[in-house]
This record gives sequence, structure tokens and C-alpha cells, in this order.
Amino acid sequence: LMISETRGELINNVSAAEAFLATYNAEASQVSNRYAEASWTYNTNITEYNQEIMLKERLAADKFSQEAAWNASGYNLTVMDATMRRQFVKIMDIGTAAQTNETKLIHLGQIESEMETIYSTAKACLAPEKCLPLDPDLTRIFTTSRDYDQLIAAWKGWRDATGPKLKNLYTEFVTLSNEAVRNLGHADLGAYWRSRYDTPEFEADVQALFDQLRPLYEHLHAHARRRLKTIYGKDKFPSSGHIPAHLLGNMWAQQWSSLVDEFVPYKGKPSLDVTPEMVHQNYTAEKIFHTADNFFQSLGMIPMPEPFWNKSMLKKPTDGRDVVCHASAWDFSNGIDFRIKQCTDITQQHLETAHHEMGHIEYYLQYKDQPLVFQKGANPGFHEAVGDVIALSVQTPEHMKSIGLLHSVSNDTETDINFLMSMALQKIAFLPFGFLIDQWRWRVFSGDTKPEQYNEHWWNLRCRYQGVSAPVERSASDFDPGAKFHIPANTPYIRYFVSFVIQFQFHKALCDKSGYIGPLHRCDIYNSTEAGTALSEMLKLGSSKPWTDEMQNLTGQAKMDAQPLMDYFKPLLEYLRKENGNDYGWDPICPDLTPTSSGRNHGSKVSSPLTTLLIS
Ligand SMILES: C[C@H](N[C@H](C(=O)O)[C@@H]1CCCN1C(=O)[C@@H](N)CC(=O)O)C(=O)N1CCC[C@H]1C(=O)O
Ligand SMILES: [Zn+2]
Repeated sequence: LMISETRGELINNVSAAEAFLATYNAEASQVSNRYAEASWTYNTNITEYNQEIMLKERLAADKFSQEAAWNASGYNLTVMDATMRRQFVKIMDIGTAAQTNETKLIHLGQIESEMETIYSTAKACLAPEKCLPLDPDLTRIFTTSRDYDQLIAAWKGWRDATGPKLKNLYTEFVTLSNEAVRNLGHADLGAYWRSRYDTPEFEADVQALFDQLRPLYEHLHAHARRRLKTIYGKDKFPSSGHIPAHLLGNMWAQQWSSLVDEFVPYKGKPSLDVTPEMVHQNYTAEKIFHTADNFFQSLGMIPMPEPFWNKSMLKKPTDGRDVVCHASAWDFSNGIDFRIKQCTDITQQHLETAHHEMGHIEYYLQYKDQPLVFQKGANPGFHEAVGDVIALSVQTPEHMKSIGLLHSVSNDTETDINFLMSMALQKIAFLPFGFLIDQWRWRVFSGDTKPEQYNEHWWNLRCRYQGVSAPVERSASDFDPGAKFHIPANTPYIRYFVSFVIQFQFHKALCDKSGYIGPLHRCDIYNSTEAGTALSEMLKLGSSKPWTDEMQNLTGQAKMDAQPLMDYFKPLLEYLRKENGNDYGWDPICPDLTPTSSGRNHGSKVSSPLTTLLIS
């Protein structure tokens, strides 16, 4: 991009470089604010006109990035200090904006917004005149229904309404994106995304973490399978050991909290699902967000500013307009305007999501005075972890009782195991899903997975790592990855896997700082300004320092470590190992769904990494 043209002598003058940065920060904040406003208008009112305006602003922002990168490349980085050099490097790393062909640049923007529109306006038709959107209708079916066939209709209907319309667009998106980032020297878009973690062995690190955590997941999976067989009947389950993907209380089987009452080991105890109590107490979306805001304030952290309450969209509009309902947090890059967009339903899961989104806002608030290019997470996983760390305290039985959502809390072992199970359905169930999405995407970007193999490779990963299988026949014209927001919305996903590991490292560090003594899973840092100060100090840095330094400052370690997560769930794993004996695991290969074939005989049941290696 920039290197193709001849250029004069590099500028060696540091004060000139400082002046450049001052101008860049002022202008880039304006451009970023304009694009965020146009994007917000489109996301909260999907019309052709708003899409057109948003695309105009996106093009303007891309061109601004190109010009800024070109100007920045005229400075001699060797005369700068580390912080200044870090800013120049980030100004030049402009991602897919590096596409020099304006027609292609415009086309890429059109494809991306087209894919997000298709996903956000899709409806699943369970019957000819009964077409339902994902939020809240299909989500509620997965949370409440135990009707095998109704769940199949919702599961298949959603995939029919999204995948086939997205598949070809996605192939074009991959080609254009790869071409753009190759101008910056990245091998492909996956390499560009991984470069944000700034550690060459990142891929190996996450693979090692996943392998370390697999036993925990395999034992939880076995427990879930056993309980589901009692609900739906053994004959509904393939002999390969997989769980049909539509039975786990979630459209993507990515977390299984909806089944907490069916999955708790000791059933005689009071339910840990606070949804009914929230409804009984007439909780509103506002009350959910004020509850989250109150927790941050109890830590001495920054409260949500006035514009947050005036400009957020905390409920799905009822005036019939189309919106992107998938919850998200927004930084308008002007130091005062920060918003959440969430089609809030009054459920425990939405209470958790509200904390997740508010964690992003707190990070925006804490680093708002950094230079613009440092107004980012130390790495993307840090950004995903902030809200979840707070939610780990909020969800303890003690805290739930203190805010009146649980009435009786007992400390006996059985209640403790039940509570750990409820947390495992959220945190352990998620791990293979959080891991496999970008395993699939990285191979698509690198060209290893061809378009005609998209769906086959997707199900290979879902069967091998998640132990779930398609409940109905799939074909190459399906595009099931398209049924998950982050694929059409082009948001990287390994950040959530990273977050689910490091949030327990952060939780442990903050519990220690708060002076808490006891099992990690019952720690509640509420009102601890010591914990709040330690967390704020890390968040204020944004991406101005390597994430390993920031991790070291807060936790005493400079790496991702699954040990705090394993320690948190240790009592549950002991219980599950006893309960399961050898009855756990599944065949790494997907079961044969073709109606004619007799039940295929299966290889070894335990999906140990060795078996997987032999298979793959
Ligand atoms: C519900 C949540 N929505 C995302 C998030 O909050 O991360 C949204 C959409 C994609 C990025 N995003 C943002 O808000 C960013 N602007 C935040 C930032 O990077 O500043 C989400 O997708 N989650 C939460 C658990 C797992 C995953 C899922 O639901 O699968
Ligand atoms: Zn997030």
C-alpha cells in the first residue's frame, strides 16, 4: 500500500512526530465518532437509507486511516521512545482499510453490512404463517421448551433462514479481506487477527489451554447427556456419544444455563435460577442495568455517565422497526458518549449479559484519556473479561441473596456442588465453542477450508471438540456457521475463549486484594475499593502496554493460566469423575445421519487428544 510509491527522506524530528500525533488524535477521534454515530443509527433502525449513510462514513473512515498511515510511515521510528513508536505502529496497522482499490473497498463494506442485515432481520418459519425472530422468540423457545420436535423446528428454521443466504457473500468477504490485509504483510485475515495478541506462539498457547481443560468439559458433557436421556429418551441419542445440538437450551449449545434445574446434582434444593424471582419483582431493563452500575460504583469505579442512560437502547423497540438485537457496547470516542444496545429480556442470562456489556463501557471510561490508538483492550480477551469478572461475584449465592434475588442460601456441600454446576453450565460448557469458531475461521481465511467444505469442516469441529451433532441431515448448501452472529458480523471469537480463562485469573487476583479468604467460587468483591483500584489501574492503561506486563501487574503472572479456573471448579470435577466412572466421552467423528444407513459402529468412545490426532 504505502511502500509502492517513492518517498523522500524520513522525518527524524521528534517534536514534529509529537505534533503529528496530536493532530492525528484530534482528527481520528472526530472520524471515529462520526462513524460510530452512523453505525448506531443503522443498528437501531435498519433501513436502506441508514445503511447507505453508514457505508459512506465507513469509506470516509477507511480513507482517513489510509492517509494517516501513509503520513505516519514518513517518520523515522528509531528516534522515538517506546510509547511513541507503539502509537505509530498502531496507526499504520489499518487492517482491511488497506485495500487500495476503492471499488473493492466499497464492495467489502457493502458485503459486511449486507451479511449483518440478513442475520439481524432473519426469521425462522416454524409453520407457513408463523415466522419468529431470534430475539426474544426463538431464544425463549430454547430457554423454556422441552419439546424435541419444536426445538428441531426452531433449530432448523433459524439455520435455513440464515446460512444459505450468507454463504456466497461470506466467500467474497474472505477473498476481499485477505487481499486487503496482504498489503500490510499479513498472510491472511486470521494472521492479522492473531497478531493483536502480539505473541508468536498464541495459537499453540490456546490449543494447550483447551487440551488442559478438555477433561472438565468431557465430564460435564457426560453428566448433561445422562440427564438429557432421562428427559428425551435414550433412543434420541446417537450411539457415538454425541448430544444432539438442539437439546442444550441454547441456539448454538454454547452455554447450558437454561437447564440448571434439570442438571443440578441434588434436586431437592431451592432453584438457583433467579429468573422467576426477577419477573416476580417486576424487574425492568433499567433496573437490570442499574444493578450492574451499582456494583461498579461499590468498587469505587466510574459510574455510567448521563448520556449512557439517555442514549442507550436497553429494550427492543416496539414500533416495528428492524434493529440489530445482538447485545453490544459502543464507544463514541468523545470522552462522554458511551452506550449499550440490548434487546433486554427479564432473565438471569440477560442480567449476566448486562454485566458483560457494562464491563466494556467501564473499560472505555477508564482508558478514555489515552491516545486514541491505545483506547483498546490490552488484548481483545481483556475487553471480554471485565464484565464477566464482576458477574462472577454477582452470581454467588451470597450476593444474589444480598440483592434479594435468592431467599435461602445454605453452605452445605450439596448446595455448593449445585452452585458449581450452575456456573459450569455457563463457563465450562462454553469452552469448546469459544475455541472452535476461530479454529474454523482461521482455516477458511488461510484457504485450507474451501467454500464447498465450509459446513463439513464446521461439523467436524462441533463433533470432535464440542461433542454435539446435527439433529437433522446437513448438506453443502447449508452454511451453519452463518447462524452465529459473529460470523456474518465479522467479529473475532477466540477473545471469548481467552476471556473465559483469564477472567478466573483476574477474579482470583481481585479476591486476594479484597482480603477474601475461602474457596474462590464463593468470593464476592462487592464494596472492595482495593479490588476496584487494582482493576481500574489495569483498565486505565488500555493497549498502551503489552498485555503480558498488565497481566503480570495484576495477577503476578505474565501468561494465560487455566489453574485458577480448574481450582474454582475442583469440587465439581471430583463429583463428576465419581458419578461418571468410565461413562464419558464420544466418538470424534460425527454420527451418520443418512436415514438409510444402519447405525455405524464407532471407534473408541473417549475423545482423547491422541484419538483426535489419529482421526484428524
Ligand atoms: C453479547 C455479546 N456481544 C458482543 C460483546 O459484548 O462482546 C458484541 C457483539 C460483537 C462485539 N460486541 C461488542 O459489544 C464490542 N463492541 C465490545 C468491544 O469490543 O468493545 C457476545 O457476543 N458475547 C458475550 C459472551 C459470548 C458472546 C456470545 O454471545 O456469543
Ligand atoms: Zn464482549
